[in-house]
Amino acid sequence: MSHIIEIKNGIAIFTIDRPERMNAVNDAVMDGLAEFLDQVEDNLDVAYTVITGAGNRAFCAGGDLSEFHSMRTADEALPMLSKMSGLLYRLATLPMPTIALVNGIAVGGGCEIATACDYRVISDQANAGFIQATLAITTGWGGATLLFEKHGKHDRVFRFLSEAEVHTAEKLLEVEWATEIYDGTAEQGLERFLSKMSRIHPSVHRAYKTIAIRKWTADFMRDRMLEESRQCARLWEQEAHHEVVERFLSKRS
Ligand SMILES: CC[C@@H](C(=O)O)C(=O)SCCNC(=O)CCNC(=O)[C@H](O)C(C)(C)COP(=O)(O)OP(=O)(O)OC[C@H]1O[C@@H](n2cnc3c(N)ncnc32)[C@H](O)[C@@H]1OP(=O)(O)O
Repeated sequence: MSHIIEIKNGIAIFTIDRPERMNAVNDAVMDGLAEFLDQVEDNLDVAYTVITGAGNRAFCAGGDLSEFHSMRTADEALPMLSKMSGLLYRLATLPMPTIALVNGIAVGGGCEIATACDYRVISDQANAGFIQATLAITTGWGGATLLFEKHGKHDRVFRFLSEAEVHTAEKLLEVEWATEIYDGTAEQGLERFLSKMSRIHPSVHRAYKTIAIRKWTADFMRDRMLEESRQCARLWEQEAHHEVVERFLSKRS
């Protein structure tokens, strides 16, 4: 199984369930996310949406390099990249608050998924980084657009993307990418976070979310995310990218 969907007590949870692959996203996970979004988008009983990863090692290690490496050209990579950026736009613009419960390492596209959410509640053991540049590509799922849109300070966002480092939870809080750090289990972290949010009626959260979405619509965020996918696709077909991925895959057990 690639994912788990659970909708209970007003909380909809999508869990990427590939712990043996550090919860890397493959086509089945994307289809699962589409199914999840279909279920929650118009569901007025859902007060909060949560995205997380199975196990305690990884939130998500980005795209599944072994599955996606067969895509050699820009034309081959673009459908996958634009499919996921479309899904992340839908995730970002869900009408209720969305929470990335970052239970372990998040790299590459894993950070893009987390950035698409309104909040990032992260384990004190987690690390995260936009490492795409080390693979000689840029973010392909719209994550840079989301970062520039949500995380203001221009030079800080640039460094985050261009230096492509993996940061500790403390550092992620300091640069204001993480909303809150938890210790203990992910369930405890989520419960603590939601206990504050749930003092407010869900309709108020939805109303504030509408204001954010209105801005993103006016700013053509969907189009900019798609353009980001196209830009990544152009880099994808270069030999520099294929060489790094081949090096990673040749190390596998
Ligand atoms: C493609 C979309 C693009 C975007 O648009 O953003 C991206 O997402 S680019 C980024 C792609 N992701 C990566 O480059 C990360 C690759 N993974 C790692 O660097 C490391 O696995 C880790 C995340 C730092 C964790 O390291 P470690 O704790 O040492 O675990 P292992 O490396 O041993 O991983 C266990 C197991 O999982 C496999 N794995 C991990 N990540 C991926 C992945 N992204 N795709 C496919 N498989 C992955 C890894 O190969 C190991 O497998 P086995 O050796 O068979 O056990």
